[in-house]
Amino acid sequence: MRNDARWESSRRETLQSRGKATLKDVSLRRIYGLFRGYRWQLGAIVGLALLAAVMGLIPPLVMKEIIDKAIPQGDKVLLMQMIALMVLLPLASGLLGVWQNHENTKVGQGVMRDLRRSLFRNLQRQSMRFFTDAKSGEIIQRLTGDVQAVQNVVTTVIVSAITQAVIVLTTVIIIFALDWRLALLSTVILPLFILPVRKVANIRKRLRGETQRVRGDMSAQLGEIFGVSGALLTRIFQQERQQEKQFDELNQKVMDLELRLNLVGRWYGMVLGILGPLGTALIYMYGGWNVVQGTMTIGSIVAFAAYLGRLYGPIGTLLNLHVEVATALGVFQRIFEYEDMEAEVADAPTASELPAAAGHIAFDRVSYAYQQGKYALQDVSFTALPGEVVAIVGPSGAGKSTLIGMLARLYDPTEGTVAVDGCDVKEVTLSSLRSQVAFVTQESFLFHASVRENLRFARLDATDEELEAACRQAYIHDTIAAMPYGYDTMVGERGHRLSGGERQRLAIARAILKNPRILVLDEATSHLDSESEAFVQAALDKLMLGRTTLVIAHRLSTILSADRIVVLEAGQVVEAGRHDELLEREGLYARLYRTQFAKALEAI
Ligand SMILES: Nc1ncnc2c1ncn2[C@@H]1O[C@H](COP(=O)(O)OP(=O)(O)OP(=O)(O)O)[C@@H](O)[C@H]1O
Repeated sequence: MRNDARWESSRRETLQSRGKATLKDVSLRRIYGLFRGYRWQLGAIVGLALLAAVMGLIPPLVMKEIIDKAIPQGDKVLLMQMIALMVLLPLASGLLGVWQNHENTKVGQGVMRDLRRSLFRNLQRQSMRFFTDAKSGEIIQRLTGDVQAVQNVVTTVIVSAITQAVIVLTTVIIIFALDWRLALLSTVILPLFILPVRKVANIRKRLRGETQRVRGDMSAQLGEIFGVSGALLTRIFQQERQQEKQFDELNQKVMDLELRLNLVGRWYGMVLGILGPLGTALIYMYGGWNVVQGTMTIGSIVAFAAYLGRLYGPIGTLLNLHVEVATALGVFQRIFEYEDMEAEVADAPTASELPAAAGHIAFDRVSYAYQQGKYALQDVSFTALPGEVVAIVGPSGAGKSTLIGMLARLYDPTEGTVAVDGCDVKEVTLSSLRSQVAFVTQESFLFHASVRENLRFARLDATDEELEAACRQAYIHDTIAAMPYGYDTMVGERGHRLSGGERQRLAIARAILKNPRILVLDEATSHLDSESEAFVQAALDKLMLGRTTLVIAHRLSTILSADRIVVLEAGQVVEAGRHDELLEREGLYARLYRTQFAKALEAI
């Protein structure tokens, strides 16, 4: 119970902190809107449904002919004709059914593909803020699990609605034409069908929404636990048991909810199942009475009873569809929530292309708050001239990562401006800005793909020669060449088959391939062995040549050679200048220098 509450509250927090996950519209209209692009297929389905419905009307009439005419009149030819119809009609309607089913599936799967695509696109537009707040497992669950959960509705609802409505309509017409008294009698029980629908729909909607939420929590938990970092943490702190317990609780909850959902559906199905025969009994009672009186033929009653199946069955299905849609509304709500999410960072409508930059960077009174009122950066101003190296130093949590992220608009300032060559970065297109900025961060992520593909991520059209040249410059070519399959060697999800230093040099090779005017570095705090460190440093020195560089400095050599050092504390610039000047001031920099960089100093 405690764990449930924990997951639930963290989920709520996630949504709240994201803030932008506002839901605009979860109406049936919007759901039907998903089918807008499939008008032709839907038209074909309606045509086929009409044809099938008309054909479905014939068998009871055939029976009526056999019972009331062919047999009493001894008309063998008519009998054989009717028998032939009895055999051929199902064949024809079977073929139509296959065709219609194919069209249905095409529409249904198409709608699901569109939904996944639109969610994927919107997720790609989101700023980093969204991803730092969300759990990756939950994102995957919405994109795959939730879309899958509405599959039934999407693939069958529209088609069933059309087919069943056509069947009901044609049947109503024919039964009134056959005998209006019997027809009226058969509609007496219809209100009994409708009564439970609303209640069942509401219960199922609530249960379905809850199930998907628990499934989302489960995916989020699995994503964390079985991610490399989570798995490592679990083992080191021996929390396997505890995690198993948490998982069991969620797992059990999914089972219980699914059982309840199923049971409600079954009860409802049973009620519908009882009502059908009730109607038929009424017809036989009243009809039978009339046959005894000689005012009705037996064939009429048999045909009528057969039509009732075509009336009650489809009405039950139509009502059930309503329940299905209502059930799925909870899931649609979760899907649309992601579809409607506004991107925090996006191209302005008037955004222009940033021309090839010289690399002049200016932060002007920049502030940023992750949460309202809690500033991670406040009033930060500094400049970097083209080709300069500006080192950012400061204690942990001072806002260094937030600051460098602003340059590529990973975050937009809450106040103030960041400008490249005098252009406010908010006024240029994201693509033209980001193509001129490269990041080399502490954690160099590698996809589970070959070394070559990982390198090409920086520039898809890079030739093999260019890849190799970049790797030579980054001092990583020899290591790659010595791997079992050279550049085609697969690296793990996080490149765990490569050492920290090797991963960093691959990241540097990527930056070289991108060849940006502006470079953003977050130097690794973890100590590489001195040989690896020397390689990384040499590779970085080459990379920085001739580019404007903003670097979160952890190395002595970087701060000593920096053109300017910006010292951050609690989100504010407390000092700025060159190493010697700052040291003389005996302020925060001098203190940091002695504590953070002292070891490196001793080593010199
Ligand atoms: N996604 C986030 N949501 C809320 N607060 C955040 C988020 N990311 C960072 N912060 C807060 O913003 C402040 C600055 O964080 P930032 O990561 O920029 O500091 P830093 O100087 O890079 O720290 P470190 O050197 O430890 O990496 C910190 O107080 C941190 O707790």
